[in-house]
Amino acid sequence: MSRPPSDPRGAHPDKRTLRRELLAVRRALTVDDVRETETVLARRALELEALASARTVAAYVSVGGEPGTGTLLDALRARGTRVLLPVLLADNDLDWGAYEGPGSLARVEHAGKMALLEPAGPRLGPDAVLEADVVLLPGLAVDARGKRLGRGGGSYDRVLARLEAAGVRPDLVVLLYDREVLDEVPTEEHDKAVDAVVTPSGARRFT
Ligand SMILES: Nc1nc2c(c(=O)[nH]1)N(C=O)[C@@H](CNc1ccc(C(=O)N[C@@H](CCC(=O)O)C(=O)O)cc1)CN2
Ligand SMILES: Nc1ncnc2c1ncn2[C@@H]1O[C@H](COP(=O)(O)OP(=O)(O)OP(=O)(O)O)[C@@H](O)[C@H]1O
Repeated sequence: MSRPPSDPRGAHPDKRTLRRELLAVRRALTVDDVRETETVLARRALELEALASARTVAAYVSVGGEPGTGTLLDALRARGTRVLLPVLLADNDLDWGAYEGPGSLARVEHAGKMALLEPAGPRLGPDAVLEADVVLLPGLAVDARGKRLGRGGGSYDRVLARLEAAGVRPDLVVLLYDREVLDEVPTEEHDKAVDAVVTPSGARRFT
């Protein structure tokens, strides 16, 4: 399958349609829905063996209708796990900073995107993610093969390519709502599979 070289980010037509539908459902969630999910999701994620033994976890701070990650971030930090958080760069690549508690986050507006909460401390560089034993990824859906649909920035595609190029294999875990685990999502050649999904009903590994 060919694709014009000028294909703008996230422009794959099937992906765009599905993203729009999934985002509309998330937008209809209330603050209480999100908060409720946050508690259950943390408990489910902490049941993962890979998270229990991880020294460093690359995560992200959920915003808006994303399944809440705040409780999980604080639980990991409380048990002494080093937590890295992404800083979005101008070219959509990700830099990283350490999570030092809720007070260490800054609200950052990136043009055309939802406001994000990013670590305000020192930047560790895009390669810092290579130190992670587990990477928790945001997404909009995952399918039975573990193929993930993201927001279309390609940031995590780049992270996964960087991990592969360096020959490191952290456990890749996407955090979603139950209804976002689908039979099949549209994919392109660069899309790589994740190892597991955690939803409020539990964790599931892909083979
Ligand atoms: N909480 C969180 N942090 C994250 C991500 C994420 O998905 N969630 N990212 C994941 O890569 C990176 C930031 N990338 C982002 C990419 C797009 C949008 C965004 O707001 N997209 C709009 C659509 C914009 C458009 O269509 O042009 C949207 O989703 O409504 C936000 C962040 C790193 N940090
Ligand atoms: N390794 C890479 N380096 C640079 N750009 C890439 C890489 N992989 C994918 N891209 C580009 O990123 C854009 C978005 O890709 P895609 O639609 O798969 O994003 P996504 O996986 O949904 O989003 P995200 O990774 O941010 O969660 C595409 O234009 C794609 O060509």
